[in-house]
Amino acid sequence: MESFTAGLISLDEALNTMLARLTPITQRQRVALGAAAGLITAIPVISPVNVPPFANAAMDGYAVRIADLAANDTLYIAGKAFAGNPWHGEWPPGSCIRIMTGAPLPSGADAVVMQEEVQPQGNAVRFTAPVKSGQHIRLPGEDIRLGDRVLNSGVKLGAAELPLLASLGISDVEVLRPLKVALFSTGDELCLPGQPLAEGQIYDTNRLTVSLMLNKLGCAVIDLGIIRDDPDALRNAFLRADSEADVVISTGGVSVGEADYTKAMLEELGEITFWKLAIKPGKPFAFGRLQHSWFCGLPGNPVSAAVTFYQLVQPLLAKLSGQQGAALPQRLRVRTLSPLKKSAGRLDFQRGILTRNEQGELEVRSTGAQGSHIFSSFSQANCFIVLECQRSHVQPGEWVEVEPFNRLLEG
Ligand SMILES: Nc1nc2c(c(=O)[nH]1)N[C@H]1C(S)=C(S)[C@@H](COP(=O)(O)OP(=O)(O)OC[C@H]3O[C@@H](n4cnc5c(N)ncnc54)[C@H](O)[C@@H]3O)O[C@H]1N2
Ligand code: MOO
Repeated sequence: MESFTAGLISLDEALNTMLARLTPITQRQRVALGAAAGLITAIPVISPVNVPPFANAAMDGYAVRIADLAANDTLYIAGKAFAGNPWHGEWPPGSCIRIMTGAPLPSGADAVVMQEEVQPQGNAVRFTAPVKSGQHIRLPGEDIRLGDRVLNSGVKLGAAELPLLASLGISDVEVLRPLKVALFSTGDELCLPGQPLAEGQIYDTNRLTVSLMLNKLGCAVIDLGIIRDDPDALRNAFLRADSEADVVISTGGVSVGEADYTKAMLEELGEITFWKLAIKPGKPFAFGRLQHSWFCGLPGNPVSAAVTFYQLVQPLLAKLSGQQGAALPQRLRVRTLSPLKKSAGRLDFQRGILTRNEQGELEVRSTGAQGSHIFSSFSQANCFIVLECQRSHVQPGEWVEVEPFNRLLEG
């Protein structure tokens, strides 16, 4: 009899094989900044302006000329400059200009003195602290210079990047078009939430898991619903998905049961690059090529579907979308508070809760039962506890590696 772990490929081998085959999409489009979150820059963005565009005050206080102060430590106030309302009047010797943060610096000013460092004397102020030339002045182009490359191509746009473009007066950006991802669940047992369950039925969890994560990744989702365990229905779903999408994702039917048609259909309509990984959960993950699209077959068990999407489909979509330098998963070594059951042969992604103890040390505990059908183990977790293939049971107090969940699994 074939061993349960014979012929399984490692997660790293699967990722390397998959990523080596993909070529990022190249079609571009121009979108308004407000619609660009999650999309990828198609070309570098060059600044059309200096930021700040003009010299201005970094503090509320007084703009001064050092020469005036050398002659007298008390200067009368000749005018006022506000942000958005500069001072353009005459600036006589022996005077200063009242100035607010962000106001353009009056011509000839050498420094700004913050108001906490002066003594008001009617319509004059006495300068009590030493003043250095250039102090509290924000220079034009100090942040960004006209012509600077502010973003490379291949950058995912988010709340850190888009406001930067807005600050340059840019209103739209050239991006790679979003990936189109078709999705369906398979199984006669699946029922839509809100409908009564017939005998032997369960609610479809996986389609929601996957479509939520796809939305977070900025993909355009083509949801084909639940497909029955029927080869013709499955063939039609595959053909339609392949004609519309860059990537087709199914869940269920990739194992060895008598109604597990997904893999057979992929063999008929395309080619399988690999199937069966040495990871737990997620062993029967399948990757391959259809006529026009890439295919990922996620296992049906809800935790297996979520874990394989996170660990395999997420990097696949990042590469295909044209994103460069996507953040690698962070792994930390911490002590476990819980015993962890583990059988050798597969890399385990157990679900854990990472916390900091009173001594400030990070520690992790298990969310409890770890079966691939126990989705509550996922919803309570904030990290994966990653246990290497060869490792066996782990005792409380032992060191383990954890991978905190990224924003894909946040609310
Ligand atoms: N003889 C063997 N049996 C199984 C093996 C094996 O190697 N030899 N592998 C097991 C592992 S590991 C997994 S994971 C599952 C994967 O099976 P499939 O991908 O074929 O998925 P199904 O059989 O369709 O379903 C498995 C399980 O998940 C439930 N399910 C399916 N889709 C959904 C959904 N959309 N939402 C919620 N739950 C879903 C389904 O009812 C089953 O309980 O195979 C093992 N068996
Ligand atoms: O590979 Mo399965 O996903 O362990 O339950």
